[in-house]
Amino acid sequence: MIEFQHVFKSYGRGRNILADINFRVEPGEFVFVSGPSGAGKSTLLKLIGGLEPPSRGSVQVHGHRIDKMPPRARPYLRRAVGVILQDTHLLYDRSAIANVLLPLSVAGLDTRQATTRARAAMEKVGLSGKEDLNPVEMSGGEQQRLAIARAIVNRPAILIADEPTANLDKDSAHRIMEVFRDFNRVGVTTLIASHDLPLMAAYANRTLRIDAGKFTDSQKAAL
Ligand SMILES: Nc1ncnc2c1ncn2[C@@H]1O[C@H](COP(=O)(O)OP(=O)(O)OP(=O)(O)O)[C@@H](O)[C@H]1O
Repeated sequence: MIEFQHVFKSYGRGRNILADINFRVEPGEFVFVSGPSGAGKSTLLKLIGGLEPPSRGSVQVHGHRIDKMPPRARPYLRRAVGVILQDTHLLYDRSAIANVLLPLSVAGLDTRQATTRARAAMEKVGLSGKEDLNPVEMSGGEQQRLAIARAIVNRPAILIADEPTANLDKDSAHRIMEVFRDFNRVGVTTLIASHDLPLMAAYANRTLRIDAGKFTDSQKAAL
């Protein structure tokens, strides 16, 4: 469960990017975060992922109060929340599977167990057989799927993704969204920030919209 209560966020002494935001996302929801460029979509996702603290208010994620969490406790949250940022932050000095293995280095698994988990994560996103490629040898869509594999290898309860289909053609974008839909169908709470309204309308059943400080929460009408 994710719950924001009276959340404000500014960077340094700057203006409030988020002001008095209140919402609750139940386990298993598929939520689209929309709004114009600079409205605060990435900021909202970063608060959920524990990558930024709120300036004021309570942010609760998977039983943890982010606003009360000391930085050293944040790695625990990383296991509950899989994060896919706008820049995938893949490492190009190593193979695809080595990128997926990275989050497992703190999970206390032996090499064989970790490799089995990483291969399974790559299989789930349709990248079997590409384990030994360097990410530079992969297409944009494949790199996005690799970033998703890295985010799900710890089996998080929540997945957040920032513009995961930006710069992709329509078919690749749908393939990425189908990967998210498959995870969502097995119960993973999914939040995706995107500018692509028609694409999101096809997958998400709820929209959180931020626009010039105004926040709206709308449920897709039941069919
Ligand atoms: N680390 C930071 N320090 C200072 N200001 C920041 C920081 N991160 C974001 N901002 C500012 O906060 C505002 C919201 O940014 P954010 O990235 O959350 O918007 P967004 O809706 O995701 O935009 P886009 O669709 O362009 O990615 C912007 O004005 C941005 O300049």
